[in-house]
Amino acid sequence: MNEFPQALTLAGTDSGGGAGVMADLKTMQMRHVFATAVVVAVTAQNTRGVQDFMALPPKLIDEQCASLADDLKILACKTGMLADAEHVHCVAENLKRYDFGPLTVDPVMIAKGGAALLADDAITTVRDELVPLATVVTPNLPEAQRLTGLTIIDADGMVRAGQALQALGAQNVIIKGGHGADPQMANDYVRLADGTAFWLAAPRTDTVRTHGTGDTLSACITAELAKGVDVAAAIQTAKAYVTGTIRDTIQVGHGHGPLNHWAPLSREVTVHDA
Ligand SMILES: Nc1ncnc2c1ncn2[C@@H]1O[C@H](COP(=O)(O)OP(=O)(O)OP(=O)(O)O)[C@@H](O)[C@H]1O
Ligand SMILES: Cc1ncc(CO)c(N)n1
Repeated sequence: MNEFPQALTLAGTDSGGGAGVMADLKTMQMRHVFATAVVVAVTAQNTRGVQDFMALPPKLIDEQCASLADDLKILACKTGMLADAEHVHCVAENLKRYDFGPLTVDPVMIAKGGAALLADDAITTVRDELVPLATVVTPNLPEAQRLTGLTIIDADGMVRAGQALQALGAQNVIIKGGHGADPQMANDYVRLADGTAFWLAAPRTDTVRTHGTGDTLSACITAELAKGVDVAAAIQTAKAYVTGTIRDTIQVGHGHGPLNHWAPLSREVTVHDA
């Protein structure tokens, strides 16, 4: 019988299929990991934006986690959209209660169209309760700014934010450069638990079809960690995967379209010493 490592996402759904739980499941499936999901919130969403959302009762989140812990062997997990402070706290408590393996925290705050997916007053809860549990934390530039209080305008700012996130308790950090100003490149800064650091550089694709890039990156890291791959290699594979899914565009919807989760790993990513 074939055995696949089991991985978990605790996040919000995207009815449009491009981000959140849906992007996570597709990514894990493509990386040959058995994907499971604890739904924290449900969004009415498409490529044009988020029309509405509702978070589930915390009791139902507790019950979903208990169901998994009772039966499956989850080897790695990630968090995505967590809606508000009550739900961040609920998820953090469940992650302390059960062993779901190494945790990748994607501190989702705002959707591509501008809709808030996390209440403003929950950012401190993410910082204080979730980041310290993280094997890997994966903020984009605005999220790194909100979590650290730093202003990030250049590569030096990304380095300082990486250090600050480790000081907050995350073991490993990737600061995503998707929101950076460089029109040619999308470069991410990686800082590992042992203090070493490197840059992952990839050509920037000129496209609006970037819905779910962050989810796809963090889900791929989680899938690789479930397979027992080390953190540095997991992050490199995830960058190669997300770069390919952005490059090989597919046409779905009228706005910020979804990625091509069928795409092969890109060979265009390069690693540079920090
Ligand atoms: N246009 C692009 N071309 C190539 N790579 C990109 C592009 N936009 C983002 N990336 C890469 O995609 C990954 C996700 O970064 P990004 O900063 O977009 O995350 P995010 O804002 O959390 O995404 P989302 O909110 O849509 O899930 C990073 O590796 C980043 O460098
Ligand atoms: C449910 C959900 N999670 C995360 C994101 C960010 O990509 C989104 N747009 N929707």
